Amino acid sequence: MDQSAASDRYSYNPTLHWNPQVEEYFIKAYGAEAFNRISKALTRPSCYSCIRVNTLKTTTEAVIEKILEIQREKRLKDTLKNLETNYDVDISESVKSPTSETNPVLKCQIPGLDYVVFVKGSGPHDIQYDYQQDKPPKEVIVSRKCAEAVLRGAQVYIPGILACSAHVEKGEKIAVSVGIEQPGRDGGWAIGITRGIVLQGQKTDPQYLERDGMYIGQGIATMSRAGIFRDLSGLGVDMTDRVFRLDSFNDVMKGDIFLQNLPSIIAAHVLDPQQGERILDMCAAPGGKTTAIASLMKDTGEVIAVDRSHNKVIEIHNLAAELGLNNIKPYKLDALKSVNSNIINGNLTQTEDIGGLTSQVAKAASFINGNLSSPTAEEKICALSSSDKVSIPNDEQRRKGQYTSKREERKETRRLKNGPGRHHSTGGRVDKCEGFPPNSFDRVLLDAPCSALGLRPRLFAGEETVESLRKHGKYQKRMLDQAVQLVRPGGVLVYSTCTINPGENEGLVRYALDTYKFLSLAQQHPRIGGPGLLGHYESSDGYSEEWLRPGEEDLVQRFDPSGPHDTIGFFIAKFNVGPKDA
Ligand SMILES: C[S@@+](CC[C@H](N)C(=O)[O-])C[C@H]1O[C@@H](n2cnc3c(N)ncnc32)[C@H](O)[C@@H]1O
Repeated sequence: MDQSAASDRYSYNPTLHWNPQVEEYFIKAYGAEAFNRISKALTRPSCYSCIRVNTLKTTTEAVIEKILEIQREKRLKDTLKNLETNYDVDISESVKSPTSETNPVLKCQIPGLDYVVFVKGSGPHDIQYDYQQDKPPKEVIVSRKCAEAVLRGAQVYIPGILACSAHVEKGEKIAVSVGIEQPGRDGGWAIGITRGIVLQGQKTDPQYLERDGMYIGQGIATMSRAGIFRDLSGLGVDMTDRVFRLDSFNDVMKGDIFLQNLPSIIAAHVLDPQQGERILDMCAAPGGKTTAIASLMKDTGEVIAVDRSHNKVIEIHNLAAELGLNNIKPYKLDALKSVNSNIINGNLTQTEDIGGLTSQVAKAASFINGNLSSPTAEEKICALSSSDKVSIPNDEQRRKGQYTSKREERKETRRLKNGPGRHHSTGGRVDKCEGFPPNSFDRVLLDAPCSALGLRPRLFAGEETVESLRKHGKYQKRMLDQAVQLVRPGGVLVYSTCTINPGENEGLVRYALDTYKFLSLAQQHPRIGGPGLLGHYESSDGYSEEWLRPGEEDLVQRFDPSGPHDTIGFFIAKFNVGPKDA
């Protein structure tokens, strides 16, 4: 291979694979040129990190100062690392505040969003992969999910490594490429790489040709090839050169910041929650938008955050605790069953039976432990896991307030051992609820589960078919039917998705406006997204979809991943809810 062929191969220039009918549908919606641009943009991460500052705990200025300090420390660390091999490095340079090599830190200029901070990244960078004539670099192939995380700034961990060159030793420089699903014989998609296979750097390697232009950087092997395939977890490659350089803020400034996509922050603003209101977030986990809404309300009122997944409800709980928000009430609930006309005042909640105890037993235990005075609406019934014994305090203990149950003791031991972090479960208690009365919320956010075809970076999109896209739309319509009933007349409903699929965006708006005459599209603030899609789509199988009508396009926000704001693909529609009997 000559040098120019080598630089084509050892580069990052991916093409996203789509299901052919899905591709045809999107080309009809966007035009071929725009769709190609979107498709290309999806393969890259947004070139900045977006940080929402928790102004209940700190200030934007303090966070910016902390980020600059972290960057200075990192530069010093990198310099010291370099010093081990090169004695000419000037350390004083590395401790100065921002230089051209430091990613710039900027306060968001959008009115009202001065608590959002951008840390710019850079890329795509060309990387020198140590290719010598007929001597390819040693390398690993990683899974697609691993590669997508690495492009966002993560390291290569062992479970993500699929294949590796022979004779790789700890400390060696190693190129990293990605293995993507390819068309299988059965008409589906398959990876076709057996874990642990030895790479030769030759055409006989798995996906050799398919991995042209699929190199995402290089790093230092943290263990030998044998170790990589023997161990089950841990760091595999410490990335030193990346195609995209983005600062990672994992596990720093916990509670003071939250990493969140800009359109998600905007969705919370568009809802325009007011202090003291009662808000429903219908598909809330892991709680990014819930906590953004709760913060905008200055921790007043009530944000009811529901999700159908038990574990994800725990995540909302933990995130709210981490950010110090007390106005969030997370519940486990299927949003498709969220309207309950039998409940008149509030909604009786139950805690999910985790360990096999019936809720009655748990309820009794709660009464005994003095947790529950009377079972009023929205009162939580504490469940106990099967390993918990119901210890009954004696009168003396209770009077002196000395009694601590075995369960509380264990919880305290766990807390001391693990710390209060978001991912440390608070004991697995999840409140279930039986739905809400119609018209019981001032505002509802329906951030619907969707095909997620706007998320970046994305290296494969072939799994979605036209049928699966249509199914998403149907599911979302059923959720919207519930949401519409729960907002009071005069209230607001915001619908959002993180997909570029018009059928889940403009198609849903059309459905909402045609089905519920009391809904009308409302102006959105702030507005940085582009207009929605007008018109309709008809496929050869007789399926048709209607999108927006003239005059409606500027009342929705469509975030184009190839647009100037370099965001994920996202969509927001805001509806005013008029008198329902009209
Ligand atoms: C797009 S994510 C929500 C992201 C969230 N709003 C945030 O900003 O952090 C969609 C969520 O919908 C939840 N979900 C899916 N079907 C549901 C249902 N029938 N009822 C309630 N939640 C559901 C999923 O568990 C998932 O957490």
